[in-house]
Amino acid sequence: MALIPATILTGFLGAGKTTLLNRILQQPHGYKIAIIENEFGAENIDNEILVQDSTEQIIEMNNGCICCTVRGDLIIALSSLARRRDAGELHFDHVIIETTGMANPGPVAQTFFVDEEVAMHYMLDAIVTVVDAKHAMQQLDQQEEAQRQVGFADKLLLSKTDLVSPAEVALLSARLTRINPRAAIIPLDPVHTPIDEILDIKGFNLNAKLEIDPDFLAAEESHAAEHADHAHSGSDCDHPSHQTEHAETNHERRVDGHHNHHNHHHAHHADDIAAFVFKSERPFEASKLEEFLDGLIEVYGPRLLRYKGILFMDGADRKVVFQGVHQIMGSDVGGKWEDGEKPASKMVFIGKNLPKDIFIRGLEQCLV
Ligand SMILES: Nc1nc2c(ncn2[C@@H]2O[C@H](COP(=O)(O)OP(=O)(O)OP(=O)(O)O)[C@@H](O)[C@H]2O)c(=O)[nH]1
Repeated sequence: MALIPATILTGFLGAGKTTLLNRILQQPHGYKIAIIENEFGAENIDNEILVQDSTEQIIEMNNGCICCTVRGDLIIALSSLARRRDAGELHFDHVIIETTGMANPGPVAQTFFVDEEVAMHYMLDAIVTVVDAKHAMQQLDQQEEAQRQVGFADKLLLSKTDLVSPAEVALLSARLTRINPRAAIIPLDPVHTPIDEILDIKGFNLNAKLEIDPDFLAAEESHAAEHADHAHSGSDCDHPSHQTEHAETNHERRVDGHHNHHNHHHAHHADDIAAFVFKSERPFEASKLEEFLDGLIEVYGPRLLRYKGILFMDGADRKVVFQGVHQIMGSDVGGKWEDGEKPASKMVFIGKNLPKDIFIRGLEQCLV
């Protein structure tokens, strides 16, 4: 039987998740959606709002936050929904899990890959994050969870744009893109919510699609050019497990000291969670790359939120696609390089305080 697509809907406290779900439930979009709510407190107002449409099924989880204490409950909720669907008691073709405002989406996402019964019935479609255009700047400054929710996202939906100026939206969007250049940013229309922006995004598919914000790419490239003259050799060994946190911090500091990065970052809000891209037109040597990536994920997995790459491998006429969440990585052989398409690798890494130089130098050493 086909796997049921599941969407994780996240967003900081008060971002507008319930408002959005409520609108989705009232729209005649033809999807039958089961909603899993994760709210604190016995009195659940959200639930009362949501039970307006009898075609949707709602399961509520009251025993705390999904991210740390009740992943087990999420497994139970998902498994029970699937069993009741198989038995013909429930009819739905999509699940949306609304997390609490403080939830870390990572463990929620990992549930779909780690738990066998969940993986047998569901495929994680995407993580969609609602961002409050009025309050996000402050939340991102003060709360790592807010940054994390942005970093994990496949799509960012801006709420409350009616309360701010276009210039504020532009400033926020630029910051969101620096944290996560993979996720498209869509302002929410207060009346009509395009369901296609939320369901069937295929964010976790091993497909040969890796869209990265063009402004982000341009900024990365000019940055790289700016510093090309100042390149210096690193340690002899670039295997990540041979690098220490200490060495890495010193290295970053050295770069900052030389080029006055520090001020540059501050002008931009120095978010701990950020992204970078690796690109090359030279092919990778498979065994070297595999060993390096395994090492990277072993060492930096806990700090890596999302990563994805489309790879040009030496001697292969097909693309290799990989993607992952924390330590869980999947890869597959994709389609052939199209006629007229120049084979090239492109990867994006989103994580917390990642040592970009170690990643880039290490990847460069895996090239043929
Ligand atoms: N002006 C404006 N207000 C909004 C918009 N979206 C949501 N709100 C308001 O923001 C408040 C919080 O919205 P909710 O939908 O409850 O937010 P939530 O993310 O579910 O909140 P928690 O579950 O507490 O994390 C409510 O008063 C909404 O009416 C919007 O686009 N514009």
